[in-house]
Amino acid sequence: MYLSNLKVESDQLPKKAIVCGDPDRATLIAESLDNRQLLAKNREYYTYVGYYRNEYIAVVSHGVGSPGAAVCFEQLIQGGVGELIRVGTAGSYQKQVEPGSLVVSTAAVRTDGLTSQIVPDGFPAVADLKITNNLVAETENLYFPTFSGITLTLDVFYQGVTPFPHQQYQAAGVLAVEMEIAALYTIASIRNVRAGAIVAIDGYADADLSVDYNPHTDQMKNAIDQAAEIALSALTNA
Ligand SMILES: O=P(O)(O)O[C@H]1O[C@H](CO)[C@@H](O)[C@H]1O
Ligand SMILES: O=c1cc[nH]c(=O)[nH]1
Repeated sequence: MYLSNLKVESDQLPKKAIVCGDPDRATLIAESLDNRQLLAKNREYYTYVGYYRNEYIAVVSHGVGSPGAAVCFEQLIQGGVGELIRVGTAGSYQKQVEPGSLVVSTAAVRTDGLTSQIVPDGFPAVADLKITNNLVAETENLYFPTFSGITLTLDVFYQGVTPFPHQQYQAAGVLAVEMEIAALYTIASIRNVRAGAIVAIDGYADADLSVDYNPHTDQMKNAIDQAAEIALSALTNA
């Protein structure tokens, strides 16, 4: 089957994939693969395959935002991928979840637009238990600040004139905010595949991001490298 959004033939795809927003991050993560091959580049979707600890896996970028990412997730699943882990970046909602730390997302608040058009209100966006347990187990072997809990998926990066109720979600204990996990978890649930996510914290989500957002620091590079290693191990230790 030809996957026209990815420009990849399904029989080239493995059963497991790391997904991430940034195509350059996909290229960097793919450097950990043996016999790596770039299958295709189309739009924001870069698809690499190769071997990690002798297991054939893919590393694929999905771009920014749920609608575009959903196209990528659906195509990977149509191509036979049954386990996906997102390695992303996110803004923190909690003081103790400091920039440079990692968050394993156990579930995502669906404050995006995409999922409300594919499932009814109230349908939960939850991570797969096995993948999440693997991710958490990998973080326990490290001396690295790591948290696990609920994240929130939003379509808005730069705030408009309508205020978003950040304080309510902070008070409810949500740990971090990003833009694709709810879509990943919802699609994985309705397509009966497994998904999990780990994100590196690049700042505080309720800050003025037009002033405070900079994910291109050494601290972030270190956190993303660590998240990628954790995700690769969790995906292939299953
Ligand atoms: O770093 P990635 O994986 O792209 O994730 C986060 O960064 C992007 C915003 O800059 C959004 O895609 C958000 O979810
Ligand atoms: O969506 C995102 C991603 C990184 N940092 C944020 O504050 N928000």
